[in-house]
Amino acid sequence: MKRQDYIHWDAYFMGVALLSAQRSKDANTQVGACIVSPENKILSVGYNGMPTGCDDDLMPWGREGSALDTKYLFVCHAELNAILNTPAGKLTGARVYVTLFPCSECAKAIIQSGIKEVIYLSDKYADTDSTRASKKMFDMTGVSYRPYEVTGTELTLSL
Ligand SMILES: O=c1[nH]c(=O)n([C@H]2C[C@H](O)[C@@H](COP(=O)(O)O)O2)cc1CO
Ligand SMILES: [Zn+2]
Repeated sequence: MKRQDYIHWDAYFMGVALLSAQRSKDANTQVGACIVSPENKILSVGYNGMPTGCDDDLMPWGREGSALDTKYLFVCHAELNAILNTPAGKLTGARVYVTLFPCSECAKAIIQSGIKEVIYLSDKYADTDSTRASKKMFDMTGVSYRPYEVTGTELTLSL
């Protein structure tokens, strides 16, 4: 008989997104994304980080102060990184697992890339205009989104 306690697709891909998030240098919010084809093949992963070549140790990671002294103008979001890590035109019909609901800039990139479904873990910025704008655009363009159904599965990685 086959093994019964294997993890299901959603747990597998959200697990990959969570593992990717562990690469983030952001002390406040670590975000991971995993893009998957309709055939359940992983196409790309990403996490929030400074653009390639921008030294993590020289860039600001704060949240407050003048704009140029915070991370916000600089950080490349997890979803955008995952999309940019893929050859153009290859994401049609794909879905993306994200540990945080996409902001409006990432929502635009998701729509333009052809991704059709978003599965998210946290929606902690649900009451921001950015998240509202994302949902408005997803609703208009037929990109579906659903919360990850937490199963209580615990995975331990010893590395
Ligand atoms: O969709 C997203 N994807 C993503 O990678 N991020 C990143 C940018 C920042 O590094 C961090 C958010 O920072 P904070 O929660 O401290 O405001 O998460 C943030 C969002 C949504 O805000
Ligand atoms: Zn974003």
